[in-house]
Amino acid sequence: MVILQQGDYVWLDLQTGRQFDVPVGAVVKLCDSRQIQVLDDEGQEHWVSPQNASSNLKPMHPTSLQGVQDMIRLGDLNEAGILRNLLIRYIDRVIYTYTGSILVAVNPYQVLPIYTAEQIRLYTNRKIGELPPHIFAIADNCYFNMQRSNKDQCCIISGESGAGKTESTKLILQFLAAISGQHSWIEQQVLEATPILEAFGNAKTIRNDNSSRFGKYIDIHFNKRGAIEGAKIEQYLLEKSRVCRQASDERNYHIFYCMLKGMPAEQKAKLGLGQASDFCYLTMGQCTECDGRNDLSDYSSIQSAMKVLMFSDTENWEISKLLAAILHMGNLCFQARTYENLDACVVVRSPDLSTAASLLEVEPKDVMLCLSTRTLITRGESVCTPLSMAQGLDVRDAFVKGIYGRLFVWIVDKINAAIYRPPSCHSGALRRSIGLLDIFGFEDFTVNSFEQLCINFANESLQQFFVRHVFKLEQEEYNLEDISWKHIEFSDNQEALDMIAIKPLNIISLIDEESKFPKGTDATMLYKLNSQHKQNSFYIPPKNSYETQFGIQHFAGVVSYETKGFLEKNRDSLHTDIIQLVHSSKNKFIKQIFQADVAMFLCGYHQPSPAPKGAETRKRSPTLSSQFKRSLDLLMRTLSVCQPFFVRCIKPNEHKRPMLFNRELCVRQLRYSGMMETIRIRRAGYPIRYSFAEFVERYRVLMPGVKPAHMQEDLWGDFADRSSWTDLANTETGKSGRLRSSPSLRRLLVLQDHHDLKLEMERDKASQDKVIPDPKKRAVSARDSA
Ligand SMILES: Nc1ncnc2c1ncn2[C@@H]1O[C@H](COP(=O)(O)OP(=O)(O)OP(=O)(O)O)[C@@H](O)[C@H]1O
Repeated sequence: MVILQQGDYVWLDLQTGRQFDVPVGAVVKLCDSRQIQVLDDEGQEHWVSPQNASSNLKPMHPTSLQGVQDMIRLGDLNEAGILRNLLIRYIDRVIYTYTGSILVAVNPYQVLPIYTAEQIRLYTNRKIGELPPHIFAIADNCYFNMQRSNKDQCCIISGESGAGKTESTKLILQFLAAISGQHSWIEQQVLEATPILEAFGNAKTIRNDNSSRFGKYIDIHFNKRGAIEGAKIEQYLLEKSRVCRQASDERNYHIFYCMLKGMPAEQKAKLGLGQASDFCYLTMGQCTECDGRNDLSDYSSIQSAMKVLMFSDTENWEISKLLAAILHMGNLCFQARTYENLDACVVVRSPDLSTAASLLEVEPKDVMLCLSTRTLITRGESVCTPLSMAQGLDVRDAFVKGIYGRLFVWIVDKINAAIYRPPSCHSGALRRSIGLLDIFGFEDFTVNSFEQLCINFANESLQQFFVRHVFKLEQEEYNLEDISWKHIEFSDNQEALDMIAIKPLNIISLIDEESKFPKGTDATMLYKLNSQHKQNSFYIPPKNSYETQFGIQHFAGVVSYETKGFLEKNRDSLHTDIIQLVHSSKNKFIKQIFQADVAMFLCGYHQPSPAPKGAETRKRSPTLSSQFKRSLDLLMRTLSVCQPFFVRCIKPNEHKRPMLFNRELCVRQLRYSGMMETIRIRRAGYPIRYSFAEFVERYRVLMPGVKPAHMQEDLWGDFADRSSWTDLANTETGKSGRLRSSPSLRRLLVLQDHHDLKLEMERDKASQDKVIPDPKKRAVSARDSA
């Protein structure tokens, strides 16, 4: 039975059974023989009957009362403990906390005065833990580790949309530029890459006003003196569909709105541009403005960043022409027709059609034909079939997405051409790098599609990398203390990863194979997935033959994927008619960004025996998943030779508001972050660690006559007789608690499986616990609580 008194802190577990509900911290307000009244951390009052007290209330470990800087030190090392720790720090506007080697960053949604030049100086060349947790401490350690150990470093920044990944990345960049800094031209170029990337790759979404719709890895190169020498940017999976469609209250990519606000009138006139509200592609979310952003001034920042990054005026103009062409394409007007009993369509002649065609430097009639018919090649003969209106619109959108996607890749290449310096023969061996990975976190929406599969596959790979790294650190710690660690078992996500992408006939390869098969459909693909994996415990087959979804048991939970549209998205191909249209264009820039497609088309075109019916560029161009897998493999290889740091960003609420902490939302993110895995690994070994002084403070109450640590001259000597300490502590902490001193007696005592926190806490109380104001009132004997 739990004996409680007014003022005691407890965990209140209402056992709601909700997926993301965990016990909440609470303080006892009233306690008598009939009922116990507690006030929880959310300010809610609850009444608990003494009969239910033992199942609803658990004593709180003293470390959870005021919080700790490193959560691995929490006595209550579980989700509730971690959540409360983050909460009480967040209320004090302390947004950074460690969990072992991870930095947890809770988005404050307000400007905090913690990123000044003074703070940069303060955090320079300090050990982690010397100062309060901070993103600068991570950046500083990356930099000085790189310098000291001459080893490449990387920082993996993850979290869901709006959690603060991009801001964290920018803060690390800011710190690195400041401490390595000579304010060189190349350093300025690296910093100026961000506004360009954000203009073309970020958009307002309901979750984040400046949401990155792509993943990126920025590798910053340093010379042997530690100055920034260059950088290279890798981008992953830009969300192309946004160019044609935006959900309610969302916008297209920033660049469109900036261009319409900021471009001089005479240039706009040449491109046939007016304002955002004139264009279908910019108004689908009924939102053309974004609070807190200034499209006009952003346009001039983008222009000057482009200059710094060596975009010529001609290139800049060509980019604007393509952006304008996209907008006019979005305004094309289609009409449905029937042609020999077949659904058909026509593109109506309009100013938008002629402007789009003139910007793309193609004939308007060719655009009309391309978007309303399709050429199939059968045994050397080409046959033209009509497209229905829906198909015509799809082809138009696919073309536009194709242009934007390739334009984005070209822009990243252009930036890299300015900031990347290949290592020279003599400096090559001495060059070191810090890589910053700002990548989409694990996703589980109401409807998940092919993109979520790719994103979650990337997260499985990163989780695997993370778990192995944490486990390695644990091993190193035990080796240092001469403690045998062989019995520690941990589970990683290898099996799930094998099924998704590693073993033969894995999910990705089956999807890919079906995408290349001309008669493949989403249904035949699902059938093959089922046949191959239905016995796998990580695969959840559809419940019946009508269902079009399958599920995967990911490390962060089960996600079910809607297969409709999978193959189309994976093929990511354009009709040959579109490629032919590009080929016929006089616009050198569009031909350049479609260079690879045109080359493949020409190669197919000149083949001696013509391709079979339905031949398309897709037969030869790599699928999205194969491209993604290749770049992910490359990324994982790069990361594996770096010393990693991890930043987990947490979004405390969905309203972009300061000082609002949604518990369930945070628990969900903690689970997805893989942080619990660190804790599981730590728990599988020796989770609780004390320095000798801390140990004496904590347990001296058990040994009459032992003075407080600070009053002992020879703590080390005192431990010479450590067997009596350990015996005593083992008895007192119960059978399940095994206390081990490290044989080397270096610095730690390690407790394994220390379950009996209750008893320990009561001992603490008996020994004038500092947290509780009136020790007399609170003394509880061990016998009473047994
Ligand atoms: N450290 C911080 N201090 C102040 N505000 C912040 C901080 N981190 C994030 N924010 C706020 O939160 C917003 C969202 O952050 P950010 O764009 O970095 O999220 P993200 O995780 O990169 O999201 P996405 O995946 O959608 O790109 C920022 O625009 C900013 O307003």
